[in-house]
Formats: sequence, C-alpha cells, structure tokens
Amino acid sequence: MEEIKNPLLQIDALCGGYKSFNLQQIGFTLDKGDFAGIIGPNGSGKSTLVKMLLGDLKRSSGSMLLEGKELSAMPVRQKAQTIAVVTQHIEDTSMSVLEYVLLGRLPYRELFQFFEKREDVAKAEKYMELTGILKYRDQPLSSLSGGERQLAAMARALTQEPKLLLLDEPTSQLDISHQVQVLDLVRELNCELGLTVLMIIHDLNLASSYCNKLLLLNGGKLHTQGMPDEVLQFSIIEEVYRTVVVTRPNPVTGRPTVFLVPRHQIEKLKKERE
Ligand SMILES: Nc1ncnc2c1ncn2[C@@H]1O[C@H](COP(=O)(O)OP(=O)(O)OP(=O)(O)O)[C@@H](O)[C@H]1O
Repeated sequence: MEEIKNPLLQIDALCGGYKSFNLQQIGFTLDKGDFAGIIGPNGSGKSTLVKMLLGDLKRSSGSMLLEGKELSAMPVRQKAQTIAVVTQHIEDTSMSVLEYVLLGRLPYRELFQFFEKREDVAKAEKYMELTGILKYRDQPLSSLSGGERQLAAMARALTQEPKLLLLDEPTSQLDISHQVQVLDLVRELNCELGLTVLMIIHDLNLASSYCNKLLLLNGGKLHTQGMPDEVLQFSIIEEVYRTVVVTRPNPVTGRPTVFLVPRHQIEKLKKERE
C-alpha cells in the first residue's frame, strides 16, 4: 500500500540570495512529521535557504507553500505560531532564563495582555525541564555557557509549540552527551507530537542517525535529496566535499556512517578500492 503523504512545506524553483551568491532552483517537500537535515559544505547556501524560509531574505523567484498557503502572504503572528527557529547566535541578555524562554509565547499574547498567563509559565517550565535547564530558571541568560544558552534557545523555540522547527546547527556548541540529549528530545517531539523538523547540521553522522530525509546543497544548488542511504554515498560525499571518505553502516542503527580518511592513509584505501 502506498504511504499517504501530508505535505507541510512545499518549496519549488526557489532562487535568490546575495550579489555574489544565489540559490538556484531549489525544490523539495517536507511532509508532516519529517525530520529533515540540510547538509553541505561551508558556503553552500544552507543558512541562505533558512533565511529565505523565515522571510529574512527576499527570494527572486519560486514559491514557498506552508500547508498550501504562500509563506510570504501569511500574517506575521500566524507565521510566528507556526514556525520556530533556533539559530547559532543567541542573545547575550541579562534577562532571566525563564523570561527568555517565555518569549516563545509572545505570538500567542492577546491584545492588551501585558503579563504571561500561568499556562504560559507552565509550558516554559515544561520545556526547560525537558532541555535540562530548569535549574537555571532565575539566572541571567548571560551567566550560562554557550552550550547551555543553546539549550535555552531550544526551550524557547519548543515553548512556541510550532508546527515547523527550523534549527541552524543546534548542536554546534554541545558536547557529545548534550548533542544526543538535544537530538533525542527533538526526535521524541517529532515522533510523539508530529513536529516537523528542518535542521542545518554539519555532522553527517548525526544527520544520518536522526534524519529521515537529507537535502545536500552544493554551490547554491540542491545536489541530491533523499533518505540518508541515498545521499550519504561515498562518491557523492567525495564529489561535493572534495575529500576522501569511506561509508559503512552503523552497526546499531544500520544507517550510513561516514569515516574521514587522512591523506597519509589514502594510498592504502586506493589499493582496497582497486
Ligand atoms: N549577508 C551576506 N551578504 C553577502 N553574501 C553573503 C551574506 N551571507 C552569506 N553570504 C554568502 O552566501 C554564500 C552562502 O552562505 P551561507 O551562509 O548560506 O552558507 P552555509 O552553507 O550556511 O555555510 P556554513 O556552513 O559556512 O555556515 C557564501 O558564499 C557567503 O559568503
């Protein structure tokens, strides 16, 4: 029986960017419940694509539909309730962690509502607990480490209870245990609540372990898209990243794992490939 698809985000022939760099004819669909990863070398256009989805950067052509409606025509408040984003650059503010996380509830405030409701605080505390930062509730955000701030930003985005969660390198400053903790949490929300996730991630092995769909960008173009084992093939990675790699299935998950090959070992690999 064919799987029933339920598209949340449909991107078609998307073009645009900066004077010296353009996204070219980007097209992909995210179905509800997808956990998709945007991968690609430095400067390939990953952040440019996310900025365009957020409306921070104008496209020159193409369409972006969210639940069938053009994103740019969506009222700001509705967009803010639907899409949440965690970027790498997190404010260095003296507001408390709770106050910061509560910003996620702003799109839900009613006119003339000056204070958050008790249910908003309960939601903020729930996601602070889940991200492991509830213990810093009343501390200034600026007193947290870079990784802890990243967790606070994640709690703020989840407090927004969006349909689409955009993550720009959510694990870049986290140690391996926090990387797994955060991605496990995102996966739980993805599986249990059907939250659709689109995440920029450099670590190909984390991308492989968590994502069901990968979008590989190269020079502003979508080079390959598909399931991890369709995208993370050594010939594709070598062409796009211009470095020698070996791929093997992860012994536990069966998903492809990418191993780097240092230059002094390349001769050995060449012989094996002969
Ligand atoms: N504000 C800007 N003005 C002009 N050019 C920019 C701007 N931001 C990015 N670019 C250029 O656009 C190209 C793509 O950048 P982008 O940040 O989208 O890449 P990326 O894939 O996210 O890279 P990285 O992995 O290094 O974060 C780069 O060549 C970059 O120099």
